[in-house]
Amino acid sequence: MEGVDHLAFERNKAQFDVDEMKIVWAGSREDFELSDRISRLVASDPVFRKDDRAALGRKELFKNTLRKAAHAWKRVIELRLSGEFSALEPEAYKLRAFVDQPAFTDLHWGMFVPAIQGQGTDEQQQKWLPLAYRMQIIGCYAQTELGHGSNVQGLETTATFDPKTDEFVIHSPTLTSSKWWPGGLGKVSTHAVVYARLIIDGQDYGVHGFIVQLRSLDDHLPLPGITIGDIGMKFGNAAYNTMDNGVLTFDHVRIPRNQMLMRVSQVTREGKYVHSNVPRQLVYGTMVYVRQKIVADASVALSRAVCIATRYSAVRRQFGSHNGGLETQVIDYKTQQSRLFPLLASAYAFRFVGEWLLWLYTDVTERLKAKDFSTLPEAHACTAGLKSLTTTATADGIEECRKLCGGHGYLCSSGLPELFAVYVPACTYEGDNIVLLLQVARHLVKTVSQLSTGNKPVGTTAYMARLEQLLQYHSDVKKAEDWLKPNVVLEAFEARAARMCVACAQNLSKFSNPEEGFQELAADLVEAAVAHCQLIVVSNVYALSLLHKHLGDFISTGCIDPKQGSLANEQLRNLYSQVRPNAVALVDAYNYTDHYLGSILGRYDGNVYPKLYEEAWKDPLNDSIVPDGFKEYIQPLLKQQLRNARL
Ligand SMILES: CCCCCCCCCCCCCCCC(=O)SCCNC(=O)CCNC(=O)[C@H](O)C(C)(C)COP(=O)(O)OP(=O)(O)OC[C@H]1O[C@@H](n2cnc3c(N)ncnc32)[C@H](O)[C@@H]1OP(=O)(O)O
Ligand SMILES: Cc1cc2nc3c(=O)[nH]c(=O)nc-3n(C[C@H](O)[C@H](O)[C@H](O)COP(=O)(O)OP(=O)(O)OC[C@H]3O[C@@H](n4cnc5c(N)ncnc54)[C@H](O)[C@@H]3O)c2cc1C
Repeated sequence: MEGVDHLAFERNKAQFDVDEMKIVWAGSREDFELSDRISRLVASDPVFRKDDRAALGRKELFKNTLRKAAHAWKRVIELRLSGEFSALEPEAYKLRAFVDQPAFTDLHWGMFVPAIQGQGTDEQQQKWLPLAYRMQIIGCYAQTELGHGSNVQGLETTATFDPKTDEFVIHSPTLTSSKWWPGGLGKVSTHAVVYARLIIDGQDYGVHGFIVQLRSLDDHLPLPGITIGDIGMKFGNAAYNTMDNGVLTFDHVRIPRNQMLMRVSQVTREGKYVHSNVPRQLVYGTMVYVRQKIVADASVALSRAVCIATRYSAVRRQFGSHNGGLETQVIDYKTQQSRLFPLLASAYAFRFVGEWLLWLYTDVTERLKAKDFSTLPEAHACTAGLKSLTTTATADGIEECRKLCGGHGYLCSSGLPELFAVYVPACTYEGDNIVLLLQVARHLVKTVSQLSTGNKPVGTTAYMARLEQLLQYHSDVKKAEDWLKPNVVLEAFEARAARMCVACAQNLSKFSNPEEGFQELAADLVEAAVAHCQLIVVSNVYALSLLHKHLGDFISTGCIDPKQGSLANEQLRNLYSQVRPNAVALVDAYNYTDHYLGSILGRYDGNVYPKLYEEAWKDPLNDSIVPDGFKEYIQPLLKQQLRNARL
């Protein structure tokens, strides 16, 4: 029934104030009001409609994306959402989020602009940023090649300095050096930050960033020497196919010398290479920025899936009817709770760790401005590790939510297949998740090895300073309630991470060649890195479900014994019972509109069945009662069977 809240009985069970929780989730009252206003604005604008997306072909889908991006930009300007012409302001960023359709603009604002901001000199910023802010040029981030993505130092594109003309010659010497994947490149970008090996006088100075114009600003045709196209359909139907991930090759394309991004190092008019007094790793700075953004976005994607699965689990009933009464809501099954509630807790935990990481990133940025580079390794390890941890858990979590919704979860109208397809590349882009965990492992091993030299570990590795104590530790949990004490949980996680790191460091020391040891022990190192990253995120339900999942680690490192493991599980069951009456209210606190959720199963009013039924009839296949192709392919078959039957 329209207008009836089928989930009201669930909402009445809540033991906390949902409106207050909405503010906690949003970050502040101001943020809540902004999100609320902008999500409604997007939901009520017909251009931002998205329920027809799954049925569109690639070309229509792409054109629809261009239309939405242009309309969003118009709205930003008309409503003066940002006060000035920049989509980096929170209002514009939220508008993009609620439009919920990946587009070239993500790479323009999310990577091209930050690359110039982070790696360009003041002069370069003054020249390029105003053009980019007004979108008079549209840029992308062209780093990955056909042959190399993870191994950035292995890129093959060259930028050779020509002292005669004071230019760089950008060239793709091999097929594998073709740029491959950059979003926005395929059909839209007029410019790119291209990563290429700097060659001066035959000497290779490694990978640097260059601003290269790709297309004419008049007719959008590629400039001479440039070949560009889209790399083709990707996983899922609509999903990430709204994006024109592209291929690009250069045939001796010339750019002025001042288009090399020169904040980190410079090439003079005479062709002299000069390295500034800043760490070379700043060339990787844009990736640190985007990884932090990706962590912040993980809680959004996971919370959407959890919201759908929680509401639907309260609506869906199977088995358990007595005397013709109602069947059991599937959310009341303990197995459903043990799969769903840890994800609900993870979404909240990721929301808070995202806030913390933003603080860390802001802090390191301020320090960099003041030429303090001391916290850069920690910022790199945290952004890389948490990007890996949260995107893996979110991608797995979305898929679990699909299964939690049974058969109907497999329908596009559940919103879950598309959410999964659009999200899952986050495990690969901006650094493959395993490659990133290996970066964390290097940081941890380095930290352990420096302990003997008296180096005091700081930031998220500070617990290593208590190594002796952590190596002696054995949990003193005696009853299930003991697991509710935050310190008890935290110490168990610290001891587990510390012991796994120390074990790796000890095993590494047995190798005469450390690099060989690192390769050999990579799988253990990745597990130690995961243990460390989980420690950063721990909080109650989330932590105990992790402890249960990784019980083997905790027992084998001697941090807890099997009895204490069972007590943790018992406590977890108690916590699930406490979450149960609050579950629907906890997902209401995300304050998502039905437009944004894009899911019939997750509708706010829980009116699932009539709407699912209605939606089915909208499928283009139901436009005609007898399908196209009947006469050619079905009728002859039927007639033939009839003939055979007569024989
Ligand atoms: C409206 C607006 C919308 C906006 C919306 C925003 C969202 C936006 C959506 C995006 C949507 C998807 C967009 C995908 C876009 C791509 O995917 S872009 C391509 C991303 N590519 C990658 O992430 C490649 C992954 N690979 C790497 O990062 C590096 O090559 C590796 C793996 C770190 C290896 O680096 P390496 O230099 O070969 O080797 P290594 O010896 O390990 O490192 C050297 C030193 O540098 C350090 N280091 C390495 N990396 C870093 C770093 N990043 N920082 C600092 N130090 C570092 C190491 O710790 C090491 O330090 P020391 O031990 O020597 O002290
Ligand atoms: C949707 C999408 C959008 C993208 N957008 C952009 C963009 O805008 N700009 C851009 O420049 N790039 C972009 N990329 C490229 C992306 O950054 C790379 O794909 C990513 O960094 C992974 O690199 P790769 O493809 O080379 O994977 P590979 O490194 O080839 O990974 C293959 C396998 O090898 C393993 N592996 C690799 N190295 C190691 C190692 N040292 N130790 C152990 N295992 C290892 C990996 O774990 C993985 O299992 C995008 C990619 C996708 C999917």
